[in-house]
Amino acid sequence: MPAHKRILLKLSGEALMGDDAYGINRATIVRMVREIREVTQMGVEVAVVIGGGNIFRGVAGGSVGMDRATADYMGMLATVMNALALADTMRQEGMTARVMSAIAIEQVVEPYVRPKALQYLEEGKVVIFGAGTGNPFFTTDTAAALRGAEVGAEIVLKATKVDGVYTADPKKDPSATRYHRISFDEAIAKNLQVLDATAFALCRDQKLPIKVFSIFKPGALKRVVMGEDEGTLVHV
Ligand SMILES: Nc1ncnc2c1ncn2[C@@H]1O[C@H](COP(=O)(O)OP(=O)(O)O)[C@@H](O)[C@H]1O
Ligand SMILES: O=c1ccn([C@@H]2O[C@H](COP(=O)(O)OP(=O)(O)O)[C@@H](O)[C@H]2O)c(=O)[nH]1
Repeated sequence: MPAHKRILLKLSGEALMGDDAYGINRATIVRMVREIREVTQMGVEVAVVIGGGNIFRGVAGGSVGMDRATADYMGMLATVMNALALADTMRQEGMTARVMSAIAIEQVVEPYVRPKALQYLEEGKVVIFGAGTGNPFFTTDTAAALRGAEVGAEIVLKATKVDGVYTADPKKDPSATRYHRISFDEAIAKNLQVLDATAFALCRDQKLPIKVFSIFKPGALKRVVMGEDEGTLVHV
């Protein structure tokens, strides 16, 4: 039996690159979609927020000196591209997905309308939220916390490049060790950087737990959904 009925899955945009320098790596996206399909087949309702770092960092050179808000809108559009790619890969893998955008681009994707999103989830469709929160100066982690709270997800699953929350950034400090679980207050007090502070605060206020795990580890998503020991749980 899955441990959760409805989840909000945050997928790192950057992880979609696989070993490429930027963009979407075909094999990587297919593998991720198959892992998501496995949990939907267990009856879990899945909402997804996807990042944009794989596309936007690829063109970020051109954004140097740009107005921050404008650059952020470019980042949000990048997440919409990833959302479309993800939904289409899901279609090819026999799933039904709907993309909803936080900024109006009606000819391309439908706008985010909360009751509609809830309806899709109840119907067993995967809902992919594009364009983050729709606001500059935010991140897709914050969008994951926000949409997770809005759709009543039981947990936010952050699938990222590291396999959990460490005592320090493991990329910089090889002696860092991984937490099994850590409270919001402790993670904020220790200024651990796996999730941004706004997302952390929102989840803490809404008592929405977060699980951080590796997007690269085969079967990790399923183990997380089954409530098995995987990654780090950030709890109230
Ligand atoms: N205490 C920590 N524990 C784990 N990872 C950390 C920590 N501090 C910083 N990081 C870094 O955070 C990164 C993951 O967060 P982020 O850049 O937001 O990824 P995403 O692309 O999934 O949004 C990791 O690559 C890791 O190097
Ligand atoms: O609510 C949001 C979400 C995203 N972004 C922009 O979109 C980019 C891509 O998102 P993010 O960096 O969170 O993606 P990831 O790190 O997961 O690839 C960010 O850098 C921001 O510029 C934004 O302005 N508001």
